[in-house]
Amino acid sequence: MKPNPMHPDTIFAPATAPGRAGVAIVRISGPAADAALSALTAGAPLAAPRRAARVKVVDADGEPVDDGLALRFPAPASFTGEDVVELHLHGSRAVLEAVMGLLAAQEGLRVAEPGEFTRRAFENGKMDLTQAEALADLIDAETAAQRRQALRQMDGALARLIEDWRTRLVKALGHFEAFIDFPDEDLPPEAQAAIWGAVEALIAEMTAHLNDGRRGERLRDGFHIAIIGPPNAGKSSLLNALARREAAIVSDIAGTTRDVVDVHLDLGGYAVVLADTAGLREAAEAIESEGIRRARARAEQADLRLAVFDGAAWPDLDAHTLSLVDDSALVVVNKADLAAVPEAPTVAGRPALGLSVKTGQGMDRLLARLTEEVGARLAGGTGAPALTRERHRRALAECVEALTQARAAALPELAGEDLRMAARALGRITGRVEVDELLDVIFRDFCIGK
Ligand SMILES: Nc1nc2c(ncn2[C@@H]2O[C@H](COP(=O)(O)OP(=O)(O)OP(=O)(O)O)[C@@H](O)[C@H]2O)c(=O)[nH]1
Ligand SMILES: [K+]
Ligand SMILES: [Mg+2]
Repeated sequence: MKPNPMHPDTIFAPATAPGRAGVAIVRISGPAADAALSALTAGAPLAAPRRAARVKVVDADGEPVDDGLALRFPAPASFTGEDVVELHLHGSRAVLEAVMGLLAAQEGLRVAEPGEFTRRAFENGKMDLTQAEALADLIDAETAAQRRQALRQMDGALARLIEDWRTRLVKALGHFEAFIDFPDEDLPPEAQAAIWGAVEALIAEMTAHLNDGRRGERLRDGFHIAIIGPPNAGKSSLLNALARREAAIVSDIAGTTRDVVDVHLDLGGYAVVLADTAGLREAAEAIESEGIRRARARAEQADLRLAVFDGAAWPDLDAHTLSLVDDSALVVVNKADLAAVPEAPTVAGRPALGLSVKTGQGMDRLLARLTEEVGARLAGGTGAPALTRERHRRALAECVEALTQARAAALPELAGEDLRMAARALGRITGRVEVDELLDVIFRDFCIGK
């Protein structure tokens, strides 16, 4: 391939996790990738592209190092867009160390920095920023819903949405600038209507995406559920039961839990962060009241509050916790084994669940309700690709702000500047910021008729 002036050096790194394994893969990318393979295999002829070939890796003295497979992906049809070679070796520390050492000793080769392969793929136009982020998300995915969202974004669903908005916006901007450049000719009213109609439509669509309840970020980072309730209601017991491990201390002493205890769960394919908190009451001392302050703060930030009442004294329920129960909370009454708590009690006029963490009675129903609740709040009603990072949301909000400002601008020049700002904000999401380039193309077409 012709050397990329931006990346004269060839990089290499293990593509598989460290440690003993049947196979370890080392990836080499850059202009010297094929030369590196030749050097490792005593000049054996290179195999055809994208065909696995058996190779004997040898050191500088011709001593065998390993027996493996090599795959070549000549530029530009590779992950990075450069010449890429993949070596499939035996996954031992000794083999990997030897091969890494042999590669490092070659002229023009160096160990890749974290994320450098993907960075080169982005710089060579193989993917946009949202796709690069999605690749990282897919590697980190722990639940089925995270995997699906990451795959979809990696496939370019979000990038296409943003690019569609950006193209429409730059088109409107092109028409608008034509109008500024030819001040003696009045922009015909239908052209004006078209520009502002396009801006209105963009504001409406983008605002709908911003108001999606942060579903993409929640799905990616985890949906936060806070368990709240009076002391000794069995909050920590419930957390442990849902987490299937003794994550929080349980005792019959009221006020056991002080710090917020988080556990990560896979709830029906959704990533959930479940928090146990201190029991709510008028605290006896400073440490407990700090715990209660944290409990309230966490309850406030949570996406869902799971209120746990002590059913031992049913139907008397704790007033502190009752005051925090609203329509968005899920309510359970625990210790149904100690009192005649109904399966479906009514608490503060709202339907609740009777439960015994001790006997397990009602736990299946609670799990089903929780999964249903989380699913309902995370599922995308429209099926449109979600914004999955705060970064996307900020840039899109900036774009809407600039569009709104453009609409209100007193002078066409000012409105034009606002529209440019809006387009740049969108471009930052995908990493395609060359507004002028795109504008040139559109503007050129536009002016042919003049
Ligand atoms: N009989 C009965 N006891 C339970 C049940 N769930 C929890 N307990 C007991 O109730 C006591 C308090 O449980 P915890 O889980 O520590 O309660 P908590 O709400 O976390 O209490 P604090 O952290 O002090 O606010 C413990 O002795 C538990 O074993 C239940 O369903 N039935
Ligand atoms: K307790
Ligand atoms: Mg507790």
